Order: sequence, then C-alpha cells, then structure tokens
Amino acid sequence: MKHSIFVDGQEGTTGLKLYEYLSKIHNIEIIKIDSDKKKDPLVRKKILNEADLVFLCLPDEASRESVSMINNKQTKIIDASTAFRIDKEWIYGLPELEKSQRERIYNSKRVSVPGCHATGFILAIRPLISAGILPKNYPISCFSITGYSGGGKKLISEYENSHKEQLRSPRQYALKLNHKHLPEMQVYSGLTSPPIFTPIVANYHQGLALSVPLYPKLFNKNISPSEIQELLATYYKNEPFVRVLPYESDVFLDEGYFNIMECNKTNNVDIFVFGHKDQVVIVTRLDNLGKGASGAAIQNMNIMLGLNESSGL
Ligand SMILES: NC(=O)C1=CN([C@@H]2O[C@H](COP(=O)(O)OP(=O)(O)OC[C@H]3O[C@@H](n4cnc5c(N)ncnc54)[C@H](OP(=O)(O)O)[C@@H]3O)[C@@H](O)[C@H]2O)C=CC1
Ligand SMILES: CC(=O)N[C@@H](CCC(=O)OP(=O)(O)O)C(=O)O
Repeated sequence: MKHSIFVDGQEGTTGLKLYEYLSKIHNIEIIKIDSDKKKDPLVRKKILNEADLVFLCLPDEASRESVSMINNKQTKIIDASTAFRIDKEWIYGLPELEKSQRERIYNSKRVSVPGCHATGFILAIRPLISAGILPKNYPISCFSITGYSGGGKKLISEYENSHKEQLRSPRQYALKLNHKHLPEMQVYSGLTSPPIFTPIVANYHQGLALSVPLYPKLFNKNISPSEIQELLATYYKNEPFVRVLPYESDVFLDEGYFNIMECNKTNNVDIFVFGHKDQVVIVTRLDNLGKGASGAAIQNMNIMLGLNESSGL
C-alpha cells in the first residue's frame, strides 16, 4: 500500500528540498496542490484531510492554521515551523534525543521538526546533562554560524540579488538574546534556563556549525575532554546520522580551519570535542537544510510510517 503525502508549502525552501528527498522514496505517492490554489483554505483543507501524512513547511501562523483545518484523526502531521516544538501534545522530532524518543515518534500523529541551531545545541549538551556531569544550571552560552538559506526565500533572495556591501561579511543577529529556538534549546537539553545564544549568518548558501564553550572546572565531576568525547561517542554509537569524531581531531581541519560545509547535502551531524583540561569547546556541524530541516523531516516520516529510517536520505 502506498502512503499519500502532501507538502503544504511545496514551493518554499524547505518544501522544495523535501520534494528532492521524496522523489527517491518508493512506497509513497504525492498529492500536489495547484500553485494558484496553495493559499486557498478550502482546497488546502480538503487535501490536508485526504493525505495519510502531511508536511507543513510554512511560517508559524500558517502552520497553526493548517493544523486547525485537520479534523481527520488518522492524518499524521510533521511540522517544520517553530509553532509546536515545546507543545506537550506534540513530539519533538529528534530521534537521537534519548532511547525512547524514536518510539515516541513512531507512536505519534504530531511531530515537530527541531530548529537547525537547536539540533546542534541539544545533541552536544543533552548527554552531559543526562550523565549528571554538566549542572542543569550551568551558565551556558553558544554561537552558531549558518548559511543564508536558513532564513528561507526572503533571505536567499536578499543575499543572491542585493549588492549591499554588508552582506559580504558574516552578520550576527538575534542580539536581543531572544532567538526563536531558545525555548526548545532549554527544554530538550535539560537546562533550567536558556543559553545565551548569538547566531551568525554568512554569505554562503547552506551549512551550519554551532560551538559551545565549556569550563570543566564548573562541572559536577572532573572529566577530561577525551572522556567527554568518549561519553558522546557512546551515547550516539547506534545512531545512523550522528558521528562523534575522535578527540584531537585537528586532522579534520584544513590547515587549522574548520569546514562548515562538510555535512552539506546529507542528513548527518558531526560532533567534535576540542580543547584541553581547563577549557573545552564542543562543535556540531550539520546542513541546515538537511538534518536542520528537510532531512530531519524525512527521517521522522520514515519512522512514523515504519519505513527504513534512511529511505531517501
Ligand atoms: N530554511 C530553513 O533552513 C529552515 C526553515 N524552517 C522552517 O520551515 C518553515 C518554512 O520555511 P522556509 O521553507 O525556509 O520558508 P520559505 O519562505 O522559503 O517558504 C514558505 C512557503 O510557504 C508558503 N506560504 C506562506 N504562507 C502560506 C499560507 N498561508 N498558506 C499556504 N502557503 C503559504 C510561501 O508561499 P509564498 O512565497 O507565495 O508566500 C512559501 O512557498 C518555517 O516555519 C521555517 O521556520 C525550519 C528549519 C530550517
Ligand atoms: C539564517 C536564519 O535566519 N536562520 C534561521 C534558522 C532557521 C531554522 O532552522 O529555524 P526554524 O526551523 O525555527 O525556522 C534563524 O536563525 O531563525
């Protein structure tokens, strides 16, 4: 039996990337909406209730509207927006979060796709908090560098069509320390308060690296950077999409410089531990359009439909 799939937001950045992945998967059929009807509530409502599974690749407000239109209790929903990520009726679509998360996703009809920066942060920090090493009230900060496709069609167009000089250099944003991923970063990492988080967008299309600086002296237990690496490697050892690189992974650098784009066009996350006994930095690398958005959405679909988790990826 083929599963019928509808992508609401099929012409956006995340929607188009989803189509690329979906075209490689066999036992599904895609329901398309005419381009000129994509914002027509009646047409959308009909299709939303016909499909076995719908992806919402829409701004938050439009996602909420789509969810309110779905009255078919069998319809499975995967939402890429920020609207439901800490909603208790939804499951956070990060299978690697902890052992039981995959099963929660499989049993759920409502799954939210994690934010791209949040994915990098949570995967770095959660295992250390779960092991009781990093105090839950640790005064944590992090920064992330991302390609401009993370900002969707509008930001892509700005970068690709404008000649503004300031777009040529990296730009910090969310400097009011109110980035929209902070709630999920706090809740799913297990911290008692959100991190100080300063993202940076730069003049390249896709690829993201998030860095978390840590002082082992402030930990609950004395632990060396290589032991942190071992702990993370053990935590993710059975995960098909998470790779923890060996400690002292300078060999993975290009003459000392980090390559942010190495996970591009994959659903992979690479985790690095750098530093020495007094100062550590954990760096996570992913494709903001892969594991940071559409790749993660497909991974969740595969789990929810009982397909091979790597189908299409
Ligand atoms: N880009 C990324 O890396 C990531 C994006 N996301 C999230 O995914 C969602 C989509 O983002 P992205 O694809 O980048 O955004 P885009 O702006 O690239 O695309 C959004 C699409 O939704 C359509 N749309 C807007 N309002 C409605 C509506 N009321 N009804 C139907 N369609 C509508 C838009 O059509 P039109 O252009 O005609 O208005 C457009 O095609 C957002 O919530 C975003 O936060 C999540 C992770 C990463
Ligand atoms: C460059 C840029 O603007 N990036 C987006 C990240 C997109 C993303 O993953 O977040 P959502 O899933 O919540 O949309 C941002 O930081 O808001």
